[in-house]
Amino acid sequence: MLKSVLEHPNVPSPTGFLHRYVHRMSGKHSQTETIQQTSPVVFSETGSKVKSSEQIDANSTSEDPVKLKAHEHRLDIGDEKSSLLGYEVFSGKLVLDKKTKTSGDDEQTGSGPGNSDSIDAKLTTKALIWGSHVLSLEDVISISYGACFRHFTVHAYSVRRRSYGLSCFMKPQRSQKDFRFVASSSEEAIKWVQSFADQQCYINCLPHPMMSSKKQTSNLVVTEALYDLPYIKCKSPPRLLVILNPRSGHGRSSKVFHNQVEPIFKLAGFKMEVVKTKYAGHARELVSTIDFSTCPEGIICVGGDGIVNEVLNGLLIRDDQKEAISVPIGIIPAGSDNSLVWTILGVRDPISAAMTIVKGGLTATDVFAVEWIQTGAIHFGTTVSYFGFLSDVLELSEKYQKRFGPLRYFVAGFLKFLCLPKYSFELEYLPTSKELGNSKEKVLENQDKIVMSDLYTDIIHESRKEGIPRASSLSSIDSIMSPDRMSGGDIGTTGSTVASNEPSDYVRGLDPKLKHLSSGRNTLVSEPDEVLHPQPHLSANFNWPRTRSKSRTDKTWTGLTVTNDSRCSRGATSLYDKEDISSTVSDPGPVWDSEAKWDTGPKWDAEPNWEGENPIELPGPPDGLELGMKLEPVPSLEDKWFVKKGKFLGVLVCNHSCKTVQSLSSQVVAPKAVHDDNSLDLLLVGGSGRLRLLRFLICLQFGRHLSLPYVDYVKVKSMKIRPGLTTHNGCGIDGELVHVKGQIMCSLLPDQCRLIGRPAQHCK
Ligand SMILES: Nc1ncnc2c1ncn2[C@@H]1O[C@H](COP(=O)(O)OP(=O)(O)OP(=O)(O)O)[C@@H](O)[C@H]1O
Repeated sequence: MLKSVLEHPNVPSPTGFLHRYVHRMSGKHSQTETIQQTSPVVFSETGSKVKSSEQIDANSTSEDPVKLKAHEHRLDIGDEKSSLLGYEVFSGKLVLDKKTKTSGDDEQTGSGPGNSDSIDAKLTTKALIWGSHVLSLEDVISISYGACFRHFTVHAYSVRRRSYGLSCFMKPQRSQKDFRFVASSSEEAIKWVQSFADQQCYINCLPHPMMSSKKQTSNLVVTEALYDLPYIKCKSPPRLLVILNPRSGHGRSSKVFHNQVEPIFKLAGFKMEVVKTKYAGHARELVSTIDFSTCPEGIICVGGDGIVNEVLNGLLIRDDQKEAISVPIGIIPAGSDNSLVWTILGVRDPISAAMTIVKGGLTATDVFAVEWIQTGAIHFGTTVSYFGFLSDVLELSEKYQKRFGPLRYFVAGFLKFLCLPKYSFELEYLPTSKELGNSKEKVLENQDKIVMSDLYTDIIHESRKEGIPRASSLSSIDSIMSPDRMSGGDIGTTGSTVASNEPSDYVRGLDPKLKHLSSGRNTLVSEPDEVLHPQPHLSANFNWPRTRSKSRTDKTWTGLTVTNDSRCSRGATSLYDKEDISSTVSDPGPVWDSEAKWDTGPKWDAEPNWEGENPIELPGPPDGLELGMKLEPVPSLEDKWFVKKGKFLGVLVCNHSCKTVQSLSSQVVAPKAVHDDNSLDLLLVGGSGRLRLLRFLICLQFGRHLSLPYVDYVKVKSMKIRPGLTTHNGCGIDGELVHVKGQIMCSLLPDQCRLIGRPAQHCK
């Protein structure tokens, strides 16, 4: 159907204007060509035709064009299963010139490749096709064109074909390939070049040799004419700042950039200022003060996830936050691990990443803020924050940086595994409304049955252990389950649990009044190793906009200060602290068991309006909440903070699925996480002990870790965590080590970062 519409001669194609323009310019010959070839070109992908398609890729240019003509008909064969090669933009005769250099005299006299070598060629919206060759425009970096010449050169980076045996084991690699074409006249060449420009290819207009050579004369008229090429309009070269971490990738990043990436950027006309970092934190400092007018098209990070994290933090701590979040970040993976660009854009080698940047487009991604509740300090991240075993490995690995280089994580991991401590955490998390929606029925049906009975059992269990009288345990249950008590009376706070249902409301504070009216309660998840208490969550449930660069003392809101929040949490925690939780058995509670229907959420397919659409805001007290004012709690099942306390080998808060560059595609940490779904994916590895850890790590390699009974996985809007007194307080944020003091909170900031480039096909 679509095909027949496309084929209809009267239906203007999306490039109809272009068609008319180019064909008006191109004269009778190419008009005839175009009319003859109006059907969309198709390229068979199936069966024996796969082979033929591979035979006719652009790399086979060494074959005789005449012989290859025999294959031409295959391109036009319609097949329902074939993929379209786009709409035709321009067509004509071209000669593929295998001579690398042609003298200017050749050009003007028309010597060089003869007309007998010319073959039919066409440019579509997706590819350049000549004879039996197909060169995808995705692989084209730019076109070089010398003024007034008949020839132009297409610079491409095509995937190098390997023999079938090797291709299974080796990553596909791209290499530069230049195709020099000669058109029948210089006017025709200009039309070809303009057509490429219209397809967003960068045109590198070279001055006429007379301009640069000694042949230059005083003939100013000629000179002006040579400069003047009004009919080739192409995109202007972008101006970018490149921040390169020379330590990344064990010192190889400079070489990677200069040898592999810079030539591509230069071909694409990029105007770059390259800054090599001199110390850790340099990138952050630089970005926090840089004048954006010097790099209007963005900042390119060359290195690992660490340097990207520095740049992100440098941007987000600026006072001009609206402008700062609109600055796109490009990533050239040259570090030990580049999970962000691999997971989101699907590229893991520097050349593909450079091409993704050249091709342009933007991909919005969520950001998370890790906030130290006591101090107000904030560190932003885009990939993952983790606690427990992994953060210990990160910390230990720093000691071995010089001695073991890339192996240091393995060495540190092994050593840490041998002397594995126990990690205990207090966790509170607010699941997304979808998560709640999926589990709500189950919770409602089973709440009394499961939560109460489990609690009852737990507390009896604890009572027996601790010698607490049973009656007091029962009264604890009553107090927990009673909505009145849940207002916080038990622990003497004025807080109610107010949480919005959607992360955007929660984070952006779009409707604080509504939030005042709704108040929730903690959902108490029963765990055999946990004792659960009602928890007020002032800070996490209040919403007020604030600039994340300001400390809490800078805030202009009136009423309860955040110390209230901290106090409440600390109050609650001190309650926790009185009761030791020592069991290592973790059992996912009823809510955790419920299998959510994961939804990828909104997709980024339109250019975002970055102008203040999603200001960075963190949760805080509501407007008008005055000190001492008591809000009447309105229990709502929508606003559930879940509380967990106990031993965990690891707690990971993932913003995307976290592929590691070394892994196969199935080996992802958070398989259900999506970078722009307005939620964070919380992965809890419960319990302690080497056996359990080993089992988890092995299952992770095979993508089966979520099926382990002691692994919990839930999508959340926000999460608070406090390490136990004896637990090491390291925390990794995108591979950067920080230390937790007191309680910290991870919150989501939707779409606050934009990456340069669009996801590769296989990532969509
Ligand atoms: N010139 C420098 N000297 C030392 N450290 C630096 C320098 N520039 C940046 N850094 C720090 O190096 C750390 C690692 O950087 P990055 O992630 O880019 O590389 P990497 O090869 O992936 O590193 P790693 O193997 O440590 O994860 C970052 O924390 C960054 O702050």
